[in-house]
Amino acid sequence: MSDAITALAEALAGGVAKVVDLTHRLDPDFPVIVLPPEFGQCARFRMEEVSAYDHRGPAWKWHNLTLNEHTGTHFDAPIHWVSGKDVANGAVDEIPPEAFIGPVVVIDCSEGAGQDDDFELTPEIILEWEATHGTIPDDAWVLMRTDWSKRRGADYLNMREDGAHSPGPTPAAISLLLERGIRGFGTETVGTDAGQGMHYDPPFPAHYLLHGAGKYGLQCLCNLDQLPPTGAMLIAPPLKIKGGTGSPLRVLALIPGD
Ligand SMILES: O=C(O)C(=O)c1ccccc1S
Ligand SMILES: [Mn+2]
Repeated sequence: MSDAITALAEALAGGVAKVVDLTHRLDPDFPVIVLPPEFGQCARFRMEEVSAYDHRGPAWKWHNLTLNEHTGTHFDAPIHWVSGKDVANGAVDEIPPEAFIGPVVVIDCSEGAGQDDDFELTPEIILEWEATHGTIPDDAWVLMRTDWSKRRGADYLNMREDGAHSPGPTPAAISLLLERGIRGFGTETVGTDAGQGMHYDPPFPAHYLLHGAGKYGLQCLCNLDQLPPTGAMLIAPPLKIKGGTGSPLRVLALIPGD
């Protein structure tokens, strides 16, 4: 092995580097995005037992699964959004594998999101973060920590009569992140956009601007409070679905050990 790969293996074995799981369990009870009733809806996760060491399969147990590409903790590919429909390598099976391992920074918005369900990540917050932690590195993932993953049941989607109310970025915030050359943007909420994202210009700015620029999204993340603001690596390879717009995946972070 190369020195770097050997060093990584030794760091993991020796606890100098730790692995943090940023993924929710795929569970029939885990919420999925709810769109206005006139639109197609996202399937919840379902498991159907095929056999369990019985007459249907004497020595094996397995299940058939039902889910949407955007069920649970999942990856958004550029072709998911109309703005990214013609992006080169825009489907999950076409994205270069190098994109699935890379640096990650975390912008902690948990205090604001804890006081305002419609909290917005703005350019001012991003610039304030950079004043402390340095300029966002080129080709990094940027994760918006809100601690929304700690919410349970109806509080997670937080639906009211006018739709969902959950935090997210303004169009200007996404534009600034794109100026920094980010690889993608991730959130703890059910979407990379705010619950009221349809009211921005453009509507759903995270989806519209990120995917239009050939960038990626991650949604329904958890444990972002275990990550440092800078200095971690993200491992986020989606399933290799032919022509896929996204996929549920296991998202892991490598962080400095104690
Ligand atoms: O990418 C998603 O899962 C997501 O958030 C979404 C999906 C479809 C329509 C609107 C949105 S906002
Ligand atoms: Mn999605």
